[in-house]
Amino acid sequence: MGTERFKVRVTKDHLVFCCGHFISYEGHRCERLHGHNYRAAVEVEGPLNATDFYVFDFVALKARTKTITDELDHHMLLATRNPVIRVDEHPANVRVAYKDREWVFPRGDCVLLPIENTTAELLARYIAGRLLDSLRKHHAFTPDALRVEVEENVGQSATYEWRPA
Ligand SMILES: Nc1nc2c(c(=O)[nH]1)N=C([C@H](O)[C@H](O)COP(=O)(O)OP(=O)(O)OP(=O)(O)O)CN2
Repeated sequence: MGTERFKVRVTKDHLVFCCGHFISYEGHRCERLHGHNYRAAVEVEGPLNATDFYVFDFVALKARTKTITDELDHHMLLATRNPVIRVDEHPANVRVAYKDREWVFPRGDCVLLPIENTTAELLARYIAGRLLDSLRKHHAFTPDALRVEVEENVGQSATYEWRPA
């Protein structure tokens, strides 16, 4: 008798989030500001629920993920923990500086993320953390594994996987 494992995965057009960003790279360099139509894909693993015979309802998984990607959609994404790009939040705007380059964005156009860099990897981990909290809070559900893939564009993505300790 083998072991069984089930997983469900959602990735839909409404999980696309269109954002501005730039990252630091090679430790000390900084990209020019540009944007992506990011697409999130989410996968959860677990046993079948005894009453509904699914791991987790697709509909609820899409809705919980969309709440998070909608917060990011049409915003400038800024990493607040970057070692070389400085982000200063003010009531009306956010001032960003890298060496002699400076950007000023209206506060409402930005999402400040407690991460080191707005790479697809760290965006995937951020979304996964938010989603795990949401699944636990609203559905009392902790999956055996949670994977979030963030695609920057077709053929270019990063995936973060979480499993309970
Ligand atoms: N592992 C990662 N590598 C890179 C990331 C990342 O998030 N994870 N991000 C970038 C840049 O932010 C950039 O957006 C991607 O750069 P690039 O592939 O050069 O840009 P394009 O989307 O225009 O791709 P083309 O294939 O050149 O059309 C870099 N690396």
